[in-house]
Amino acid sequence: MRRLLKMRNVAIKAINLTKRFGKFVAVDHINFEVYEGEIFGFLGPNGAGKSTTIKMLTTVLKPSEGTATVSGYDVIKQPALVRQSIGVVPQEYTADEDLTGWENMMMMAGLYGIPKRIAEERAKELLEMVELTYAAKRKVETYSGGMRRRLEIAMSLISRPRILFLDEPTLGLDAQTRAAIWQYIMKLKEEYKMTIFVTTHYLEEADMYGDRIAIIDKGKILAIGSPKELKEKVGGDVVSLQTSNDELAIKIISSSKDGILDVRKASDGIRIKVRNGEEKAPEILESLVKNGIKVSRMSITEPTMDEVYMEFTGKSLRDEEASAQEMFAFRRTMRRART
Ligand SMILES: Nc1ncnc2c1ncn2[C@@H]1O[C@H](COP(=O)(O)OP(=O)(O)OP(=O)(O)O)[C@@H](O)[C@H]1O
Repeated sequence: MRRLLKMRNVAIKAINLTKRFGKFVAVDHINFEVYEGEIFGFLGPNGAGKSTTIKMLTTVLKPSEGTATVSGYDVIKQPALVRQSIGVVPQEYTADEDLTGWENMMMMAGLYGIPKRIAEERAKELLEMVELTYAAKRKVETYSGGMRRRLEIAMSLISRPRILFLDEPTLGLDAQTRAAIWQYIMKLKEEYKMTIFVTTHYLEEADMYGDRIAIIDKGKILAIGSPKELKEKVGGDVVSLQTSNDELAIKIISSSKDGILDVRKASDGIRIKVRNGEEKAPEILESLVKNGIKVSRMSITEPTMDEVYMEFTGKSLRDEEASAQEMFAFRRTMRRART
């Protein structure tokens, strides 16, 4: 019997998609496909080119080179058709603060020319979905950051799009609200079979919720795959050490090639990739102690998303770093919202 190969329909396809601002290349000839019904996570630090990519895919910015198709429509040649088939939640707040949640929903429906009766039905259902029915009659200026995001997700769905773009939907929100936002996103995928393109710089969010992830840095895609595939590519365990003399320790460890895949100086010590951590760690410790080096901390970990990120970008997207950037981006978002 012939086995049927499950063909996956492509919802978004980027073909050498490029954006230059003057001489600066913000997005550099990227290629990828997003399949129908999946959550595709676009993971990278601030300034990597994530927003610029979303803006090109949603026809806000025109590519300098290359193109993309969304729902089968070309973003350059058929921008109106692209716009009709998508919902967008940009990084900047879009809801009108002086209007109530309900009025914002109606305003959005008006932009799409949706008849009043249908708009009201949908608005009611969507506000219920994001658990904002109780606040529908309140002005948005009284909403918390999480409530605003939920409202904007509901607003982006009023036209019943098949594809939803979310640019850092959890930026600046506390952990609990971030988890709640992801529950809605998962619901859209599971109950409405929507395709979701979402950018984030939170490794753990990409890991937990992304069906597939693209790692982007300095405008280039460095890796694409499911979190599991990316972790398998990295392979091996990681032994992390803090010692009294990192430079000498690196020399000693590097000279013993057996079972050691890589040795690097990390921001907080030494990072050694080995085939089998539990076997190799005691040997490493012994060779260092023999050479008079004190080891103050040692840990063995299986590859995490952070390791994956480190492997492909050569640097760590650490929490402190991310939160400093996040505050910066959040303040910028607030500033944009006020203007
Ligand atoms: N209109 C513009 N003019 C000039 N440079 C720009 C413009 N928009 C973005 N850039 C630059 O392009 C690069 C990518 O920016 P982009 O906003 O796409 O990054 P990002 O990954 O989305 O990060 P963030 O989350 O901070 O927005 C940055 O270096 C940014 O300064």
